[in-house]
Amino acid sequence: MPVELTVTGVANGGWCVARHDGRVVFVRHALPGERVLAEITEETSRFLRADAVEILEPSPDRVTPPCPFSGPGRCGGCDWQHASLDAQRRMKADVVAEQLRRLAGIDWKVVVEEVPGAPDGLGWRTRVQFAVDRDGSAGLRRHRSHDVEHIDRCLIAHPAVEEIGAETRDWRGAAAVEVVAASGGDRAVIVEPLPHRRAAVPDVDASVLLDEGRRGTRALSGQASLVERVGGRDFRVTASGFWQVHPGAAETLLDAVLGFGEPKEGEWALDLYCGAGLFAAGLASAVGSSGAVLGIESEPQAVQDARLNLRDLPQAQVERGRVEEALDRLDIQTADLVVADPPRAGLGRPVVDRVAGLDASRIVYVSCDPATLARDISWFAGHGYRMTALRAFDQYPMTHHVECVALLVKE
Ligand SMILES: C[S@@+](CC[C@H](N)C(=O)[O-])C[C@H]1O[C@@H](n2cnc3c(N)ncnc32)[C@H](O)[C@@H]1O
Repeated sequence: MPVELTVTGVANGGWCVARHDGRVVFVRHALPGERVLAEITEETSRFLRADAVEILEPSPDRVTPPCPFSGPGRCGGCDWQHASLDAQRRMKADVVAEQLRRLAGIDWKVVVEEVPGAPDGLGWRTRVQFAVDRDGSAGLRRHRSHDVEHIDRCLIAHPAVEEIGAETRDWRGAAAVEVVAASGGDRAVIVEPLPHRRAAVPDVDASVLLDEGRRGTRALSGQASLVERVGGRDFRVTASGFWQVHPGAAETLLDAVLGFGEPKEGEWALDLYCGAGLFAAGLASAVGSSGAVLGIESEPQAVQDARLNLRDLPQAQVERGRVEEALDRLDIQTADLVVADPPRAGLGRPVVDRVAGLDASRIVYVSCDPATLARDISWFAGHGYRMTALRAFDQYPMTHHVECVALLVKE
């Protein structure tokens, strides 16, 4: 039985907020200011989750979703197809501001900036993971479900991903398929076979890799790595490894990191969670041969990539390890500048305490989760670091995700 809700605001994770019978309702497919009829999809003692199924009073920010596969019970890949791009950015700004206020006690006017390369918010995703059904057809997962939504194309996927036509191929024997398109023009298809099954190798205009679980990926045809181009520099990136998925993101983030960090000739800088060495390369060029940069990264393939990508910059070194242990193992006691770009879980208390102890004058924190960013900023504040600048980027249009770069300065 649908319930009537008045939607009051937006919450982290692609949800709007309403109240029903004294409980908070996290509601999808709605917008702040709307009155909607909603189906309850989950109930706990503290809150409800719901899908808006009928809009009684629409917001002026509502648009017809460009994608026909979005909506209640359908594809879970996007959260905000029904909102104008401007409204999506305002909602993301509200979420970042709310996390900073609630978790770090900071009042900040947040502006979410467009990332060049996808003016309509479509056609940007250069890495798409498709789930494969029992009958071998690929689609995308429904929201909070293992069910597969069959689609004929994904509108947020980059055209070079869509050219592979993953949605119409026969993937019998596979559990999942990932298609990656690099800015250098290379493409890869990574096939994850079902347990004890042989997945068919598709005839595609791309490298084909087999995902061998903990043993990593193995190239069945073509190259196992791709070339990404940023500001005239080529980066080799293992196809299954981390690289920003929006074509304008790597350059935008590199500019933001260098703009905030202002690395100077002769300085000693750390690039924590360095991936294939994107920020380390920019830092190394700036500190020059009289300075030094150390990248720390846990994924062996990414470490190999980063070492290769930085081979013309001998002032940059890369160490393999988890940041949690590597700083101690390498006896790192100081730094002039620290750049940290951790996964969604953020740095966590022990790493915050350890990094703060290096006494760097600037810490540039790159984050894809405003909640863990705000939490870590509050811990840094306990060590005398204050956030003095923040940029937020709409790096994942149509979804709730937002990328932030924060500058923390030692008081
Ligand atoms: C968000 S990515 C950032 C990569 C790089 N800065 C870039 O922009 O391309 C995070 C990276 O941290 C690595 N990583 C995850 N956990 C780690 C840990 N505990 N210690 C070191 N690296 C880790 C991942 O393998 C990944 O390459």
